Amino acid sequence: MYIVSVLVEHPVQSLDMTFDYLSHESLLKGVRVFVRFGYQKIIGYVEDVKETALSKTELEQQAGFHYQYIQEVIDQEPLLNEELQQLALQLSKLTLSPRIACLQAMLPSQLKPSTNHSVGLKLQTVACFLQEGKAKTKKQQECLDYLKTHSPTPIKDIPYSKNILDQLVKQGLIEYQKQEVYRKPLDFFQTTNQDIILTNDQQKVVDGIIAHPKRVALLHGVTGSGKTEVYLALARYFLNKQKSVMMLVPEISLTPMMVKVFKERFGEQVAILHSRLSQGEKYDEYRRIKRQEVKIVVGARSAVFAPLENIGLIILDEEHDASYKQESKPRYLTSQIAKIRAQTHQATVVLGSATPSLESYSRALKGVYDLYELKNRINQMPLPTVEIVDMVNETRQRNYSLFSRRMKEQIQATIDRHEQVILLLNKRGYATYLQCQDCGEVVKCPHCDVTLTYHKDEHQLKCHYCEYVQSYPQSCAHCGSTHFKTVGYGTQKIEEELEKTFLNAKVIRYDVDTTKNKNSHFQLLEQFKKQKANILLGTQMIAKGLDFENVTFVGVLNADLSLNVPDFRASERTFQLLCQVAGRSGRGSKAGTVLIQTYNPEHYAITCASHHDYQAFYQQEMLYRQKALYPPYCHMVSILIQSKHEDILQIACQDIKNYLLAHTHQCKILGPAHSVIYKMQDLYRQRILIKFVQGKDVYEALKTMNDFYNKKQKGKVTVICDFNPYSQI
Ligand SMILES: Nc1ncnc2c1ncn2[C@@H]1O[C@H](COP(=O)(O)OP(=O)(O)OP(=O)(O)O)[C@@H](O)[C@H]1O
Ligand SMILES: [Zn+2]
Ligand SMILES: [Zn+2]
Repeated sequence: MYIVSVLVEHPVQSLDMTFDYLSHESLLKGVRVFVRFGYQKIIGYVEDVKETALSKTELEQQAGFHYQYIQEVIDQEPLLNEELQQLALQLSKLTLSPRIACLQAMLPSQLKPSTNHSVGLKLQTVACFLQEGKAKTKKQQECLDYLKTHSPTPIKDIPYSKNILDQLVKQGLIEYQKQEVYRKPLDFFQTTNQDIILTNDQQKVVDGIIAHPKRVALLHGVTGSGKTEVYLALARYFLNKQKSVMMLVPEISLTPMMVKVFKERFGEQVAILHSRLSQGEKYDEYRRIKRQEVKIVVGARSAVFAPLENIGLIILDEEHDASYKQESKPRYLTSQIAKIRAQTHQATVVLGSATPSLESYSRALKGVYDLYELKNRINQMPLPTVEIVDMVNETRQRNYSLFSRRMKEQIQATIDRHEQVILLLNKRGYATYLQCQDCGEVVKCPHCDVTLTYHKDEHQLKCHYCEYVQSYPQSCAHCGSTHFKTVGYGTQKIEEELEKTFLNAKVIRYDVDTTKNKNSHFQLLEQFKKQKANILLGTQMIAKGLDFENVTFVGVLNADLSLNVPDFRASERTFQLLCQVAGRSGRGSKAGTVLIQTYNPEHYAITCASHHDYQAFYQQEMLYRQKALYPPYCHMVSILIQSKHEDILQIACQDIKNYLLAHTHQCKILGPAHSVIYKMQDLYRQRILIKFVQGKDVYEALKTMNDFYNKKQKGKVTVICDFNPYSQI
């Protein structure tokens, strides 16, 4: 008899514990099983198996309760190997999240323990040679000879008709079989297999990184300095050493470009993992990796958990990007996981960016990371010149348009030169909100403490924080008036304005709303590359990685959007966004320019970006972080406390604060205070912020508090500890 400890996903509480079941046969750790839990049959994960000589009755006498048997074993072999099972435990500890949540985060959705694997294998028919023999006709004989040397072959690839094959099957000379085929995403790229010859600067970086294996390298290379080629050369080097390579990129925005170059260079050896793949593709790509049939994985955040073995190199491109932080359980930082895996595999980590995060850059200056720099663009092309427009001045001059006079001039001139424009507005939708013209009431989300965004295409109001959608209101809920005005503007409105303002303007809008369909990313960018449009308008999705040689003008419509948010990283984000988007201009043989519209023309994030001066920005921002005590000068944990009931929430917040005060030393505890969005999805939300330099006792106190709340309160209050918080919303 075996006692099997099973991790289950509790439907209500977020328990982090196993339950014991019995089994007559031994099971492998990590396989999924069906078990009874209360009145339900649910999926669980085998975490431990112990053999026992006792019978069921004896065991029950000892334990004082009845044991259930495992009902069904789902997997023949564990989905996660030993390394990844260990990593799940480590992740659970680091982030104070239930182990089951960690396992779930590590698997593609079709394989998550809570769902049945509804995605099946895709099969195709192949013809297999059986035996020599005399076929009835000459053609049939030829076909048989062909199959003798090409067996098995998918019947669609055999240069003989189905009829001939059927005849051979009848004669018992060949047979049909079903064989698994992989659904391969983006298989349309041609492999070129040719690496570009690196410049001296690039070669030096590659040599340096290779000479210091097992280290973390920070590659600080200006926009257009050819970081991608450095990644490709490093990947080639590690592949030649029979090692595998992980290439991570920020979410969907950048994936298309990077996927394309990796597929072109390494073809069949590349698997792709990102959210836009179909269920079947994800399932197949995952299995190709697991079976060690590929050597390179290109993917977004969760690809850091890919079951690659023998990893030699892990690259995080655009390492400063906030999408590397997972904002739901388990709230991990991708670089942290990359470093853990690199240590296990004795692998090298490369963090690349034109605008490294302050945390990474300060580590590099301290020697924790190795610093490599690419200070110039390829072919010594100059970085674009950047001009700032003070929008206060425009209003003074009675220009109330969304475009400054200079912006209009520049866009028109670029179109007239038959060159292309990229325009950034970091806000999607048509209008920011809808307001009653008579009483001033603003239309808000009934579930969240935010205004609804008007989307003109669909003539709907949408909440950007929950799934809530409503049609355009007939009348004001407050006064009954039927007159509304739209306030603020998003990409949809700009698109309309552009087409009105500029003759011959053909606009491609690139944001979450226009890139929903599969491969629409590729298609829109391909159209722009082929110059089917002269303006690419988008949210921050267009700021990174894009490399179009005909783009000579970049306009930023409202640089203040990211500056005026209550977040200690607001300046850093703004600087990064502006440098990145400016970097899209003048990447070909023609010089580029950039225009930034702002109401804060003197702000250092904006002036430093306009001079492409990372050092100056770094110095000034570090002073602020030191004075106000923010990372990298301290660690931070944000505790989000949520409840449906405001009164229960208040009490819990005070309890938690008191507990932390009593159990921690030498740290600053701020709050509780309303979260930036106090109500979201019908939950009220408060935050407590802890800042500390040395934090063993902080971790212990949080762990105890976290366990207490998530077990005892039965869902009335939830507490989420966010180490390395990136969002204060
Ligand atoms: N050694 C080389 N010889 C010729 N062209 C090169 C070389 N290396 C890179 N390039 C070209 O230079 C351009 C810029 O390179 P890449 O896109 O890698 O820049 P990057 O550093 O990633 O910039 P960003 O941070 O802006 O994305 C690309 O068109 C690339 O093909
Ligand atoms: Zn009204
Ligand atoms: Zn909402």
